[in-house]
Amino acid sequence: MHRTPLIAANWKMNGSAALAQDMTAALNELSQGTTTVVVCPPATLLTAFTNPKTFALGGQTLSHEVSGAFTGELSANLLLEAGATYVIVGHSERRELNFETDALIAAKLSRAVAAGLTPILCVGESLSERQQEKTQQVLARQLDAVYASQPELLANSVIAYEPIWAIGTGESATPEQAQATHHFIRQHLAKFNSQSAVTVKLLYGGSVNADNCVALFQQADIDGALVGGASLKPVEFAQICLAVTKGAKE
Ligand SMILES: O=C[C@H](O)COP(=O)(O)O
Repeated sequence: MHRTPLIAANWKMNGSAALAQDMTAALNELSQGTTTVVVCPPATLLTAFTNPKTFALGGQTLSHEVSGAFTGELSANLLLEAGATYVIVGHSERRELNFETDALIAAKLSRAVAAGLTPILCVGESLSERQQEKTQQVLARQLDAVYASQPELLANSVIAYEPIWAIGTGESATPEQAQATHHFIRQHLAKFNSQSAVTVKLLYGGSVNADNCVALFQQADIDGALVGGASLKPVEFAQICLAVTKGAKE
């Protein structure tokens, strides 16, 4: 099964209008069509990408509400109007620092899909959960919560496996560890819908860089990456986008 690779940049609370211009210049050099590239800057910078020819834009979170008195929140429609077509949902930093629950994440996913945004759903275990051999249990809980809320949401999402212990640490999961977990996720999704388990894109996230990405992209169930730190460096991020194209699997 050929799945078009997808590389997403998560700038988190970093970047500037100048970086948006530099990133645009670096990515517009890439040829179109072989890989989907998505840049998720802080929402205030979405409109600073004035000429994105080869890539799409995404938000980093959204409200589960449509509109109203929710100070500081961003609706799906506001993201769309600013140019986003994707949105990250359930990043571990939002789960931990903003106390986002599985139920809230499912509601946000539902709102994103209803509005026409493609969600990038983040799942992943902490170091202690991995050490206690609870990785599969945690992932199953995170996926099951979405399925229970609305069965078709997962089929309409991109799923990013981000082990929390690998985020921003410089310690990526090994390609074998990542592949084993991606395989588990695909098998778990097959219990819900065998067709969408084959077609859904699974990204790896956690200390991905230009050096370690090739071996990750060679793994059968890894369809791309959600990149944090290295996505703030236009040349390196473009290299990662090129590497996934070269490693494209049949
Ligand atoms: O969303 C991106 C991830 O949190 C990965 O961040 P990182 O590449 O800096 O480890």
